[in-house]
Parts: sequence; structure tokens; C-alpha cells
Amino acid sequence: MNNEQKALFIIFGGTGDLAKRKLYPSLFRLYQKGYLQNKFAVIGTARREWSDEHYRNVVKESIKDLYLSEKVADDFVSHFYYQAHHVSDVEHYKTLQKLADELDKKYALCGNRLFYLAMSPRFFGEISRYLKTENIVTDHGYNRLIIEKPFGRDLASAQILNKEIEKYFPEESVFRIDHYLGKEMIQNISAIRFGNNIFSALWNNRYIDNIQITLSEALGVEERAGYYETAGALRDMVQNHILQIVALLTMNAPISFNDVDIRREKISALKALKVYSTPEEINENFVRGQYAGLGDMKGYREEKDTAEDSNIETFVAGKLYVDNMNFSDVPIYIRTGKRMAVKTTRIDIVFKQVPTNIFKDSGMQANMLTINVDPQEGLNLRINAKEVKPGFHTESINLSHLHDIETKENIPEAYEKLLLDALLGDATNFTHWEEVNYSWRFVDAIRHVWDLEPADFPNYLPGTMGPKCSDELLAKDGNHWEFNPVQ
Ligand SMILES: NC(=O)C1=CN([C@@H]2O[C@H](COP(=O)(O)OP(=O)(O)OC[C@H]3O[C@@H](n4cnc5c(N)ncnc54)[C@H](OP(=O)(O)O)[C@@H]3O)[C@@H](O)[C@H]2O)C=CC1
Ligand SMILES: O=C1O[C@H](COP(=O)(O)O)[C@@H](O)[C@H](O)[C@H]1O
Repeated sequence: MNNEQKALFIIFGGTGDLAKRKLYPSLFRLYQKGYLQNKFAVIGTARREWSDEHYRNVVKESIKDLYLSEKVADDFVSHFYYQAHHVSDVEHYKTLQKLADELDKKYALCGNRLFYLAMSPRFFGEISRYLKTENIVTDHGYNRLIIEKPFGRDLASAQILNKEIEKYFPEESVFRIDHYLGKEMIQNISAIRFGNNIFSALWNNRYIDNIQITLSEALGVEERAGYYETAGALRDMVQNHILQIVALLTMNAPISFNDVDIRREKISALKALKVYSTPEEINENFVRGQYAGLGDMKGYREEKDTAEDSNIETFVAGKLYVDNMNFSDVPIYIRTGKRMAVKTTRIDIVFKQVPTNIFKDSGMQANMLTINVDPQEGLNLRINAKEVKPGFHTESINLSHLHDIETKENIPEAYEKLLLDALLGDATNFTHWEEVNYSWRFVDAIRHVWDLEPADFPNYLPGTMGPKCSDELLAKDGNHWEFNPVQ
């Protein structure tokens, strides 16, 4: 079957970190798999005055671990063109338009264009406008705008940005990237929930006791402190990745598995998020942390480009509720942070205990379904069974499936999957504006209170699972974090 796609990619921020680390390698994998063959071209733009030759060398360097044949790599990079460009200079868009039209003819691209905005969100509105007014969007073929996070820094700024973009690109042409939606096991949530009667029957407040979502990172802020100082963990991870996972876990079954039906259900789930309104409610349900230094490891406040009295959180834990028919009263505990003990993304669904323990056995544990997203990918179901010993005692055993190394190696990287979806026009794994809207509404309430109340930072050491208040949050409810690698 010929899967070849025809398109021109214009990457704004073509010299940047994201382009080099994620976008070029992903485009190369699509080339190796035949989704991109002869009928594609890429224009990279940024302010730096690079030649095509230099740009092609940069792209080739970014894929050096992926190719075996120089010829294949050279053929691939021959499709890349560079255009020095300042986003506010209208003349540059005129040159860009000429180049885009030339390449369209040269490669027979049928007017299909993907505009990837891999740069600061403050430029998104302006770029969208010029793309339209300078006729870089075509009137034949498709025009899709791929936008990186963060989409605004609060609800008000996101609304302004959205209004600006929607003047030039209709919602169905806007592909808001959340790379967690490209992860294999995050996409697997729907298959697990809606493809198995044993789970779909139990996936509600009658059987689920609580849900725990952990996105922990071992690294600190690295080179991105400048951005992080304006964001913090709440905006950087909760507003997007975590709330997207919450939506996938708590939405009602879509009527069919397509982008419109799925996103409709996700929007409803996010709309049903209980928004905390008072400072008391927020302090009762959300806690924050900032990492201290230890040995050679700098504390957050000592990192380059951070303020020495920074009030920015590098850790968040919280309890939230989705007030719909199936999930009201199920606490959903979330946590994320930098410089924690391990890099792990996992979801634990903790089921209620059986109504009576007829075995009078104190060792019975609640059933738990764990969805391992990263670094392991797979599932684990904890059940109780008879212990293989004389007498009758129960023990917890694990039914486990982990993708083997070969399968794991063949799983496409998140950006590769999402770029292919964008090429195919499938918006299922991109965030709809209404999802962004409800996510900010929830996050803004917390941010507002935290911005008014300085925290007692730093309050956790590198290599831990965050500050003590995170454990206390669950202990108040008689619960504990099921995943605890530092016991
Ligand atoms: N890097 C990552 O891992 C992730 C990044 N993101 C998001 O992706 C976007 C890009 O991030 P990242 O690649 O890290 O950022 P970088 O700072 O590395 O890149 C920014 C790019 O924008 C260009 N640029 C800056 N100002 C202008 C201007 N006035 N006119 C034209 N070009 C300009 C820069 O090139 P030049 O200096 O040559 O002009 C550069 O190519 C951001 O929105 C970020 O939040 C999201 C998730 C992860
Ligand atoms: O979006 C972001 O995600 C990364 C973590 O992504 P992962 O795929 O490695 O889990 C995080 O480090 C970064 O701060 C944030 O902007």
C-alpha cells in the first residue's frame, strides 16, 4: 500500500531545541517508513542567517543516530530549505510565500501545508495573521497550524490567543500539541477502558476507590529555567498533560472512536472538573514544593536564570474531582515534580475492597490496575489469590504485561505519531480549544491563590518523592501513594 503523503512543512523556530531534538528525527522516521517519500519539503525559518547547506548539515546531525546509509540521509535532507526570517517583518513573509510556491511546484505538493509553530507562544497570533494576509495559506489543498504548548499562561491570555488564531484558522485546522497524547500507553487508556467488559463495567464510583497519577522526573530544570520561572509545575505539567490524562480516564464512552466524538467526551469530563473556589479549599486539596540543593546538585533557586527568592513550584500534588455521574466522589490524586527519585509516568486505579473479607485475612490488598507509561510500558493488575502453602491464606499477586524490548523499540516516538496524525488530518490526539479553556479555568483558581501566598521553599530534597505534605494529602483520607520507590 502506498502511504505517501504530500505536504510542505514550514517550521517556525527551525533552529531551536525542539526542532532539532524532536521534529527532524520524527520527520526522518516518517521518511524511513514511507509516509514521506519524494513529495515533501521542509522550510525551516528563524532569525539566524543560515544557508540551505548549513541547515541540511544541522538536520543531518540531528538524525545521526537513526540512519545507516549516508545516501538515505542525504536524500532526506535534500528536501530541507532555510529562510532567515523575523516573525514581525512582513517582507520576510513575502519571500517565504515565493519559496513555498516554488517548492510546491517542484515537489508536486498539491497546496498541502503544515505550519509548525515551534517558538514562543507570544508570536503565534502574529504568525497566523501573516500566513493569511501574505497568502502563504493556499486556496487548494489543506492548511494546518500545529501549535506547541503552552497555549497561554492563564485563561484570559489563552482566550486572547485563541481569538487571534481563529480569525485566520478555523478550529478544525488548529492542531494543539500535547506530546503525552502521542505516548503509546496514554493512547492505550481508551483500548483498556472501552475494549474490555471487565474494566468498562467497573470503571465508576461504585467500584473505583481512588485514582493516582504520577509524572515524576529525576532531572531538574536544566537549560529551561528562563521559561520555567514564568510557568512552574502547575502550568508546565498539570494544565496540559495531567488534565488530559484525567479526561481520558474519566470521560464517558464516546459513540465512536473518532476525533469529534472523543473530544466531545473529553470536553465534558474537563467541564465537570470541580473548580476549587476558596483559598481554604485550595490549601486543603493542593500542595506545592521546590527542590533544595544536595551535594553537587543545585537547588532550584541556585539554578542559572532563577531568582534567589523564587516562589515558583517545581512540584505539585493535588486531589481533584470530576463531578460526573460515574466519577463524583472518586478522589483523583495527581503529582508531578522535578528532581524526584525516579523518572516515571504511571497511573494507578485503586479499586474498592470486597464488601466483606470472609477469609478474615489481614493481608488482602485492594485490586489495582497500573498503567505504566514510562520508562516501562505495560499493564499490571494486582489481585488476591490463595497463597501456595498449607492452610488457607490469601496473598496479592500481579498479572503483568510489559511490552518486550523489540516491541518497545518499534513503538513510534510521540512526536512521530502526532506529526503523522497531523499529516492525515486526524485531530483525535490534539487538544480542542474547549479542553484548553476548562483546564485553565481549573488551574487559574489555584495559581491565583498561590501567587498571593509565598510558600516556604525549598521544601524537598533531590532523590525523594517530593515534600512531606504530598504524603499527608493522601494520609488525611486514609490513603497512601501506591507508587513509592524510596520506601
Ligand atoms: N524544547 C522542548 O523540549 C519543548 C519545547 N516546547 C515548546 O516549543 C516551543 C519552542 O521551544 P524550543 O525549541 O525549546 O525553544 P528555543 O528557544 O530553542 O527555540 C526558539 C526558536 O525561535 C526562533 N526565534 C526566536 N525569536 C524569533 C523571532 N523574533 N523571529 C523568528 N524566529 C525567532 C529561534 O531562532 P533564532 O534565535 O535563530 O531566531 C529558535 O529557532 C516553545 O513554545 C516551547 O514551550 C514544548 C515542549 C517541549
Ligand atoms: O512538556 C513537558 O514535558 C517534559 C516531560 O516530558 P516527558 O515526555 O519526558 O515525560 C518536561 O520535562 C517539561 O518540563 C515539560 O515542558
